[in-house]
Amino acid sequence: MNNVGNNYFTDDSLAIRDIEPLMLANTMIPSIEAAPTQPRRVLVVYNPTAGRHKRRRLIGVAERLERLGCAVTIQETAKRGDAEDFAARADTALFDAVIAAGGDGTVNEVLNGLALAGGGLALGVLPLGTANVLACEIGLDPRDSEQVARAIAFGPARRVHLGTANRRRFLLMAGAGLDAEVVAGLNVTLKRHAGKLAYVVEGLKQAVGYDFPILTIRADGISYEGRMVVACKGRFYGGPFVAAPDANLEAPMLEICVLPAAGVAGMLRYGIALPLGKLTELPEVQVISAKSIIVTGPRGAPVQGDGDIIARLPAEIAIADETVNLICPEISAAAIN
Ligand SMILES: Nc1ncnc2c1ncn2[C@@H]1O[C@H](COP(=O)(O)OP(=O)(O)OP(=O)(O)O)[C@@H](O)[C@H]1O
Repeated sequence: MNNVGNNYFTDDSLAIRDIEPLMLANTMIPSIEAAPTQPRRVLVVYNPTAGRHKRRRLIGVAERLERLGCAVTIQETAKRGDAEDFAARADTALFDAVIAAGGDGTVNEVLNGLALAGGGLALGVLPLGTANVLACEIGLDPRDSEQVARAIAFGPARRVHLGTANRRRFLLMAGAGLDAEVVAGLNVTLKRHAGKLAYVVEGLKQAVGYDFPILTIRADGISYEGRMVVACKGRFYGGPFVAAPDANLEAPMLEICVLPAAGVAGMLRYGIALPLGKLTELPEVQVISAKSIIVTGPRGAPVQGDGDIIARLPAEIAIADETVNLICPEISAAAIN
């Protein structure tokens, strides 16, 4: 399958390198909130379309992992859905963790695969994407390959609660309204060339032609109305911007931001408040804590989750039954609380 001129990569079947054969899976699963005593055995699921020119960074981290004593296998995706499939089929007797090497969309696929498989393996991230919101959330610097490798090899795994949007799971956030329309309309080629700027271009384009339909959000028997809604599991949004200061990956709770303004002026107002960390301080913005909401609006309108379209309206966005053990760098104990 892969042809990158190095020996980490597998063929379609999982050909495993350097695995300690007699080690039982559950003896190696890191205990929650504790670092493992042995370097992890990791399946790295690599999305070659994430970010720009990131293969060198992947190899750099893989080499460091080997130096730290990790058994490393890399599986490269060929299409959307592969990452989920690889994670779902990862052998718990051979690996301790599945590492999503890509952006937040790749993380989303991997966690859906792990949840499908019923747990047992920890989730790690090797951030190679465009926005890398999860990396911001847990205090991982995508450019610091040494920190990334150390976290994957020895970082503590923390039990985080997932969200669902019409049964599809997400880790960071799910939203409807303009942001989901922007994700749905994003020009993938432009994103590959221009990175985050592609979101700005698409956002302006959409805001001009969009009719900002009213969305109704029902939470705990109360109805709210807005033009955009984002249900946050994590604090960050769109990169290093804090949208929901009270959100916590480890809490079984969603922080729901309801944005009522319509039109380009309203979106510019929110677009300026977000990087200043002031979005939830705007007087018209409502923030609700809830375990579950129902969002209604134009039937079939997109719902984004972790930066990809994962559902359509009407949607139930809720805390999932499952949790996942998320590998974090040491500093994230403070960062994600
Ligand atoms: N081999 C592949 N070919 C095409 N698409 C893929 C492939 N592997 C994964 N994908 C899809 O690529 C999409 C984008 O990936 P991802 O979100 O990881 O990168 P990104 O968009 O650059 O990063 P971020 O979400 O952090 O901005 C995901 O929806 C994923 O399903």
